[in-house]
Amino acid sequence: MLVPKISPSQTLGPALKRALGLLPSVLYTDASEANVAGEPAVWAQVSASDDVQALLNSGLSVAVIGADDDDLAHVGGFDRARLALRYASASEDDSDLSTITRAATVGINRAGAVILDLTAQQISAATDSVDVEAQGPPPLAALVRAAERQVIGANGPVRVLVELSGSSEGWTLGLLSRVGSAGASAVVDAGILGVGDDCTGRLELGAALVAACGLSSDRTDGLVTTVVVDEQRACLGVAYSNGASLAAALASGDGVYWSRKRGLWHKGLTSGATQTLVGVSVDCDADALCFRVRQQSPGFCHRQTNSCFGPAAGLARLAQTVADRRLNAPEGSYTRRLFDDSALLRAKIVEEAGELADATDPADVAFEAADLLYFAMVKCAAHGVSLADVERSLDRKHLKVIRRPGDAKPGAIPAEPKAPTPAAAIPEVSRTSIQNAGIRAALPGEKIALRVYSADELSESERDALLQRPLVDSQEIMRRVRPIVDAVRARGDAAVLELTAKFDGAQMDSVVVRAPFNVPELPDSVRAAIDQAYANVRCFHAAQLPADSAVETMPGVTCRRFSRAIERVGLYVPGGTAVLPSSALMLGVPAQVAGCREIVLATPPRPDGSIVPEVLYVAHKVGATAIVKAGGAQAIAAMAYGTESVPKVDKICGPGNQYVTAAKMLAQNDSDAMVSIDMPAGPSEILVVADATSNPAYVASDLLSQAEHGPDSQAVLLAVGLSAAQMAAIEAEIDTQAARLPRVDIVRQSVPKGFCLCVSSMADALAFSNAYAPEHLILQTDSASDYVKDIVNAGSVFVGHYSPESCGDYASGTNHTLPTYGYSKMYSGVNTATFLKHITSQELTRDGLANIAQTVMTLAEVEELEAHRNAVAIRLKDL
Ligand SMILES: NC(=O)c1ccc[n+]([C@@H]2O[C@H](COP(=O)([O-])OP(=O)(O)OC[C@H]3O[C@@H](n4cnc5c(N)ncnc54)[C@H](O)[C@@H]3O)[C@@H](O)[C@H]2O)c1
Ligand SMILES: N[C@H](CO)Cc1c[nH]c[nH+]1
Repeated sequence: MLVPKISPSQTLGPALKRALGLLPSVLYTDASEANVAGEPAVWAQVSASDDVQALLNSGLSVAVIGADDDDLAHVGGFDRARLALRYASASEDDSDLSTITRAATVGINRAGAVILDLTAQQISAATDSVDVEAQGPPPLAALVRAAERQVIGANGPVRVLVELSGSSEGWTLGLLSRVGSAGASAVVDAGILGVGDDCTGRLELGAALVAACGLSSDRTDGLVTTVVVDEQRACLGVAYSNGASLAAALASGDGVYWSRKRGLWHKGLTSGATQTLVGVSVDCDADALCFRVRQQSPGFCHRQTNSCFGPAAGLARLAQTVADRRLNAPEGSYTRRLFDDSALLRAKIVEEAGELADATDPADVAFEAADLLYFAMVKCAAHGVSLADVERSLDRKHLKVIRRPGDAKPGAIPAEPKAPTPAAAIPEVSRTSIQNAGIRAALPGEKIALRVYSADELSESERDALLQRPLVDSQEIMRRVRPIVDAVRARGDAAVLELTAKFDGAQMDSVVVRAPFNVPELPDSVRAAIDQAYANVRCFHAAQLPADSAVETMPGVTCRRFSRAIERVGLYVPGGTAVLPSSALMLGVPAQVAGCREIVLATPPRPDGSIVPEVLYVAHKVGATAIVKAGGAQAIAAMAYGTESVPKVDKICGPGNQYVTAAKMLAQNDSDAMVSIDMPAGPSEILVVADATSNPAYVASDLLSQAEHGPDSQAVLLAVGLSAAQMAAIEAEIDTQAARLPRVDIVRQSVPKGFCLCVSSMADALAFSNAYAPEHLILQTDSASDYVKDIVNAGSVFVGHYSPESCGDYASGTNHTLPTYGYSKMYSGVNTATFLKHITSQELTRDGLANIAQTVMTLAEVEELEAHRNAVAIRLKDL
């Protein structure tokens, strides 16, 4: 295929612009200049300062990045099929693409396409040197195959494009056809292309397209079969093209073909059934064209019908009929009534949507959906919106990478949970063996389900496998984090500013904001909710302040223990995928209650360099002294070592992603940093114990509340003696509730990684839970409180049907920063003591020293530590 390249400095004539818009894709050299408003698919070169995710979200189809551009190589948050890796000018002798091989080894090799920058000499030499006797593809094709192999296709085969190094002025039809026959596409500067009579000194677009696609015909007259389709891609008929007719079609923007009888055939010029060309493409083996057209009536077929293949069907027919009724419906017809009475149309849309929402039987769902589509199409036609307009909108939504929350309006979701599906309709519960379990994300439309195992059927090693959390490639993470930490240590604020620009897209002049903070207005409801949560969390954490203790261990020997706040603490408040003011509260309140003198809060800034207002408000309430506007490893390093503006702290607390956790571990192990950390707190986890008394909807809701945190969240269900019907009711609730979540894409990934283990008794459930040591343990059973005494390992426990996990996340009073990964076996969650250290003291009277002297001196002799013994003996003489 031919991909025209458009740069900002270029002025293209209107005819050429329109013709280029008919090709499947165009490439802009500057993303900010790219016109992503409609078709064709737009590719654009992006730079490190571009927000790739935002560009893709706004309609860019593919972002082109330098393959060795480390700044962009790890960008994420979207399907990597939307990236094209550009390999800068391969050297003359780089025929094995060692540039690509090298890049592939550093792990940036997932993409949808690669662009190879080759010289004209490389292209012609490669193909000219074909040895006709030799086996295998010619060298250029081999180069293309090598590129395909080295880059792992994200969601399908890798597309290879070839661009001419330096200037594309050197493109000739010969070079284009060499690239085309090697199976690659050619990127050609739009400035060297032309259409119609205006082609002097340029490559005529039709001829360039034929060459670049290697378009050929197996017919003796050399004509190329041309499939003609409408905007919905329904086939209207077949015609033929050659170079001349293709050039005329591209120049005029109309359906122009080559008639075997009449020669150049401008469709509809005599009948009025003209066609506006909306797209031109070439089939997979380059022997047919497809013209997508907007067809004027009476249609394409010589029998005065729209299509040579009979009438349209389904949605296309409905759209045609409704559009026709808009013009011709007789007075008194129902569709006419709907056009004339917008209140009636509105009522019918709402009514049909309700009926569709309530339908459960597949036939009823299809029936109700069809009704709703009819009224929706009437609404569209009434506002001059065509089916093609709706489809364009769908296609644009398909390009979105940032999903809208999609919450229903208040009242739209019934308050009461739905009754479980009747037992009769419930399928048998599947019991997959662990060895056969292929864990993958649920695809859209697929059921979102936990894997289900029966404890009776598991061997000991299979049960142990279920206790393991997913593997993290910690070496790879450390490899990325170490240079970040080193940069901050070496270059302080300057490095933090650079890294913040790189990872959080915020260009700032300073890193730190000091108290008092300028807290913006918050909605009353938000302020009140934060105030209430603060009060509860504070109340619970204040109650944890330890009392000092004093014990006289023997007469005259008094030992004391008292606590002191850690003076300078750093609190990491995550902010990558979600804004977490609740984490600011959970870290800030205990630090405040403990009495820490300096509370430094670090959180990633927003792209404009500001801090989320809710986090600012919490920082103000907990008495934070400074806010570090940075996230990730750079924020941790800044607090661990200090910079020109970031105060060095003594302890760093708070959850975060793998980079944050790795940086905390590095800092803790470096004696230069002299800093401690709270615990390793990774991806969120939940383990729900449910029995026959549990409400399936509640069980599902708790599981999903943690599954929505991230793709690696762990949701585990222990089903105690549940029947197949009860299990299926929970499974149905998980699926339906998940489908309604704005973060359904995350849940599709995390839920299948979780599992349900069917056990026969509560004792078995608790034994498994203690071995698993979950972050959150939820006991959803009538007698939940009876079992609390049996819990040995868990971060936080939620007791009974009315204790949802999210209350602990936000407001009940307990802390939500908890150990994950099984670390609840040996770590506590964050609490007031996290911010305290305990100091002991002793005071001996003369009698006390006399009483203990012999014991101490004997033990010192045993250890042969004479100075120890002497420190007592020297005093004993004076008593
Ligand atoms: N266990 C708990 O108590 C608890 C509580 C709340 C949140 N969490 C977890 O915390 C995590 C928060 O993670 P998050 O990503 O949303 O926010 P985050 O603030 O932890 O991480 C964002 C930062 O990561 C850095 N980063 C991103 N990509 C990088 C790359 N390629 N190389 C180096 N650094 C990079 C950036 O500096 C960015 O500022 C989630 O997993 C959530 O489940 C756990
Ligand atoms: N559940 C998380 C702890 O694993 C904390 C959190 C923050 N916001 C919502 N939840």
